[in-house]
Amino acid sequence: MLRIITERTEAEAELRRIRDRTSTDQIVHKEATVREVLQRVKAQGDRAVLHYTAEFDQQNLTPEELRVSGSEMDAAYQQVSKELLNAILLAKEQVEAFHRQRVPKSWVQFKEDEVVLGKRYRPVDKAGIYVPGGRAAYPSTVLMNAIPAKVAGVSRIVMVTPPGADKAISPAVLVAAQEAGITEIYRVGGAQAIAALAFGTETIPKVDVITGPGNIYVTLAKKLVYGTVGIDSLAGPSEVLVIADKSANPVHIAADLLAQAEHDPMASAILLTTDSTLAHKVQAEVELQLVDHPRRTLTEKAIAHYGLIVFVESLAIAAELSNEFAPEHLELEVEDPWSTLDLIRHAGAIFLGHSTPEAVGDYLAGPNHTLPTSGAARYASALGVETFMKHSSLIQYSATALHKVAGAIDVLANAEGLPSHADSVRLRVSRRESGQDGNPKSST
Ligand SMILES: NC(=O)c1ccc[n+]([C@@H]2O[C@H](COP(=O)([O-])OP(=O)(O)OC[C@H]3O[C@@H](n4cnc5c(N)ncnc54)[C@H](O)[C@@H]3O)[C@@H](O)[C@H]2O)c1
Ligand SMILES: N[C@H](CO)Cc1c[nH]c[nH+]1
Ligand SMILES: [Zn+2]
Repeated sequence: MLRIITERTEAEAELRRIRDRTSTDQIVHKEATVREVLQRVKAQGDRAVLHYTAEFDQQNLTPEELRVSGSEMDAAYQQVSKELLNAILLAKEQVEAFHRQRVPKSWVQFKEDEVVLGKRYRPVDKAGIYVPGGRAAYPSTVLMNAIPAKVAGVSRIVMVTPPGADKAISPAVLVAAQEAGITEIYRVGGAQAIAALAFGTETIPKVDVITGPGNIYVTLAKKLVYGTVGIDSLAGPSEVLVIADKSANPVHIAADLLAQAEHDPMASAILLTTDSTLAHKVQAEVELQLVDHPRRTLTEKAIAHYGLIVFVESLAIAAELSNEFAPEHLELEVEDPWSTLDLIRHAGAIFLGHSTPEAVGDYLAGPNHTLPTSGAARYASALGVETFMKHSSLIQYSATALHKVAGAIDVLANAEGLPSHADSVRLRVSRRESGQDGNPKSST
C-alpha cells in the first residue's frame, strides 16, 4: 500500500532514501558481483560471457550463438503483427524527427582575420547500445538508442540484449532494430554485456561509448567501466514523480504511478499533492488497479519500498521537494503547468498537463526516454545525438596575433615552472622579430 506522509521532515528523509536507493549498503554485494563479472570477462572473453549467461539468464549458448543470425532477424518480421510494425514505424518517425533537430553543429569564428576559433563535431567510431530484456522486452528502447546514434553518423553500432527462454530475442526488438538500421546484435545482457562492450571479446567488439538503460547490475557495470569507455548517463530503475493539485484525476495518477512501478521492483513512484482528498483517492485507486495486474508481485514490491504520497501545503513546497529528488520523469498534473514549470530546476523529462501521461514520452512523443535516474538529473540529461559525438576545439593564430599574447603566455608558463611552454611561443615571436630562427633559452 502506498504510504501517505504529511510531515515535511519525514517526507524529505523518505525522498532521500528513495532517491539514493541504488547506492546504499544493500547494493554493495551487488557491486562485488558486478566487479567480478567485469574482471572475468576482461580476462576470459567469450568464455566468461557464456558462463554468466548460463548463470544469470539460464541460457546455455555456444560462441556461435552469441550473434543473432540473419535468418532469425528476417523471421522476426513474420512474428510481429501489422499493428505493432506500424506503431514501431510511427515511433521511429517521431523520434528521428526530434533527434534530427538536435544535431550539434560545428562552427568556426574569425576574429579580425588574425585568430580562428571553433569546434568540430565528429561521431564516435563504434557505439554499443544496451537494450534491457530481463523483465520486459523494449523495442522502444532500441529506437531511443539506435536512432540518435544513426543520426550522429556512427558507422558501427552494436546492440546487446539478454536472451529469453530458448535463447530467443523478442521479435519486436529485432524488428525495431532493423527498422532503425541495426544489424549487429548479440544475445547477452546484464553486467557481462557491458563488460564485453567495454573490453571486447573474441566475438563482441570493444566500443567507444555504451548507452542504454538497465537494471541495477547494468547500471553499476556502466558506472565501473566509465573511463575505459564513455557512457550516456546512469539510467537505472525507472522513476516518476507527479506533482498534482485538486484539478488532477486520481484514476489517471494511479495509472501513471503504476506505469513506472511495473518496470522493476526497484522502480519508484511518488506523488506530491496539495489536495489531501486526492492523496487518499490515489492511494485507494492504486490498490484497485493492482488487483488484476499481470505484473502484480514486482509492482507491489516497488510500490511498497519505493512508492510514496506526500501531502504538501503548496506547489512551491512540492517543487522544492521535487528539485531535491531530481526525478527521471516529472508530471505536472496541475491547473497551470507552465507556471509550476518555472519552479522546477532538475528533471530528466517534464510532462505538462492532464493529457500528457508519461507513457507518451516512453513510446513516441519524440524526446528520448533514456534518462538519468537516482538524482543524476541534477547534472545529466537525456540521451541524445550529442551522446554519440565529441568535439575537437579548433585554434589558429596568425604571427601577429601570437606576438600580441606572447608576453602573457611567457609570464604564465614561468609561473607554472614550464620553460618549454614559454620557449615554444618565444622562439616563434623572436624568429619573426629577427627574421631568423630563435634558439631555446636553455641552449643559448
Ligand atoms: N532510465 C531509463 O531510461 C529506462 C528505460 C527503460 C527501462 N529502464 C529500466 O531498465 C531496467 C530493465 O531491467 P530488466 O531487469 O528488465 O532487464 P535488464 O536487461 O536491465 O537486466 C537483465 C539482466 O540482469 C542480469 N541479472 C539479473 N539478476 C542478476 C543477478 N542476481 N546477478 C547478476 N546479474 C543479474 C542478467 O544477466 C539479465 O540478463 C528496469 O529497471 C527499468 O526500470 C530504464
Ligand atoms: N519508462 C522507461 C524509462 O524509465 C521507458 C519505457 C520503455 N517502455 C516503457 N517505458
Ligand atoms: Zn515506462
